[in-house]
Amino acid sequence: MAMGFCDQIWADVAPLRQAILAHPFLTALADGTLPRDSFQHYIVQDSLYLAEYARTLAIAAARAPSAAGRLEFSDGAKVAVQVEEALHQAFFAQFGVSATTAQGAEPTPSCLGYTSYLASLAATRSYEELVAGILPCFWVYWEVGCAIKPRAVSPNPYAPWIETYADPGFGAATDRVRALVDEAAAATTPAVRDAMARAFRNATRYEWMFWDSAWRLESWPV
Ligand SMILES: Cc1ncc(C[n+]2csc(CCO)c2C)c(N)n1
Repeated sequence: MAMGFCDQIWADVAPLRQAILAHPFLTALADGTLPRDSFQHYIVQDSLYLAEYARTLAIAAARAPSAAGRLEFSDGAKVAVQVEEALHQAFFAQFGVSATTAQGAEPTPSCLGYTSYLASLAATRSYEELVAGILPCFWVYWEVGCAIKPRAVSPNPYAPWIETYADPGFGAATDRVRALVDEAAAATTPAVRDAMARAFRNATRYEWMFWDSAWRLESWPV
């Protein structure tokens, strides 16, 4: 049988996935040597990311043609807010991020680029492109969680993060979103499928940039 659409776009971004798995932010996170300031930068930015990502998921839920899609994306929006509330609040306490720092933080160029890109798909592109842009957030984190877990030192200060994304329940959610993207691809034209592949690739690039920006402690140049 021919390769499914998601298998194809996943294979197309293999070099980006290799770059992600080899990124020093993630190798250091696994061996427990990630500098504290890089992780603080990451969790503060990720809180900002999650809030915007949840909004994008809610738009996908509103636009989904099937009940399965509406349920999956509205549930995803809820989980994104809950992850933000729970995992991040716990990390803020553990890593000494004050409420004032978290509340006053502004998104970096990479964070704002990623969330604005997803919002642009939601506002001006097809449902098909939107869900293709949403998928790397799930799938890349699932791959990273599974790859890091067996390599992680124990004890590791970042263990709850690794456990969250290597959790089989999270793998099952990734499978369901992937099935929705395959369904959308099967029902559309080759031109829209090309646009979906581009949205998927761009979002995967932003996933790499997000970790790289935390590693470099990115800020606005002016
Ligand atoms: C930059 C960035 N990309 C992906 C995730 C992972 N993630 C965030 S929300 C969500 C779906 C609903 O829980 C998933 C898988 C993250 N935390 N930060």
